[in-house]
Amino acid sequence: MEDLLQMKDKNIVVMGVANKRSLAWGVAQSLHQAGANLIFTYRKDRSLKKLEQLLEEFQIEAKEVVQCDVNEDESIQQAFQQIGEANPVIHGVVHSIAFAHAEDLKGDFLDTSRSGFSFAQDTSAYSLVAVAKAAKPFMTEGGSFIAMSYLGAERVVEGYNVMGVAKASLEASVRYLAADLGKHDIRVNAISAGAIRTLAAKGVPSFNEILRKIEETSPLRRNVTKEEVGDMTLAMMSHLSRGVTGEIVYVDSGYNILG
Ligand SMILES: NC(=O)c1ccc[n+]([C@@H]2O[C@H](COP(=O)([O-])OP(=O)(O)OC[C@H]3O[C@@H](n4cnc5c(N)ncnc54)[C@H](O)[C@@H]3O)[C@@H](O)[C@H]2O)c1
Repeated sequence: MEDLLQMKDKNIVVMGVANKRSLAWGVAQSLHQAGANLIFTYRKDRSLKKLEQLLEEFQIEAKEVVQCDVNEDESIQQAFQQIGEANPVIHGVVHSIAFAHAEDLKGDFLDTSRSGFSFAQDTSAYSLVAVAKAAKPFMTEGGSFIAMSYLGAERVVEGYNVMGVAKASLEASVRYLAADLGKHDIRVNAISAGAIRTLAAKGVPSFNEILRKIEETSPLRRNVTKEEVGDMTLAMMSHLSRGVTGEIVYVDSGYNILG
């Protein structure tokens, strides 16, 4: 059969696997099935241990595993320098990273602190810009960036607060980066994923209520899985989506279309 995806032996950097529930792990599995070479970045040693266990359990060989803390420019620089030296061409980067302080997700958005606001922006939105800048020199054959967003970017979702504003900023950054990088044949898109129980989701106080509402009211009447997010990320990374950039693609059982 003709290779529609054209992902075989492409070097893809996957950022944000913390454990087997991580959306980034769903993405890694889809990319692996399509024959891509996987390069992982992790933040903490705890994540590295989990990642190594997962790679062994699923019999996936990583091409590279590199530490990267997106709050530090130096760490991002070092990580991509190391990745680029070992792999002269990077074809894609999956940014599956977000963080806000728990106290900024409780109570009213009105009470968000200046430091909490900027920390959420820095970690969850600016990091995409910094990563794109660091990866670009190695994306000499064109490529694709995918970030992970959520409906709270455009609607008020209870308990999402400061993270909703960071996701709005992330989605706008996707568009501005797409405009800058298109001339280098580099595409930038985001997946707006439905609610999925992960470590990061634990910080959202109303998460169970959100899951229940999607199951009851979304067009597909169910929640989505990390595998579904992984498969759409693969599609958006692949040759199939070569004409698409600056887009936010919903993988949410259609929940976003409801009035
Ligand atoms: N789970 C959901 O319901 C859902 C829905 C829509 C979008 N998302 C988004 O998906 C992405 C992945 O989250 P997840 O739900 O898989 O949770 P997760 O906790 O498994 O992943 C979050 C990752 O961010 C990483 N991270 C945080 N701060 C970092 C830093 N300073 N440097 C490097 N890495 C850092 C963590 O190490 C972790 O690997 C996030 O952008 C999240 O907002 C999640």
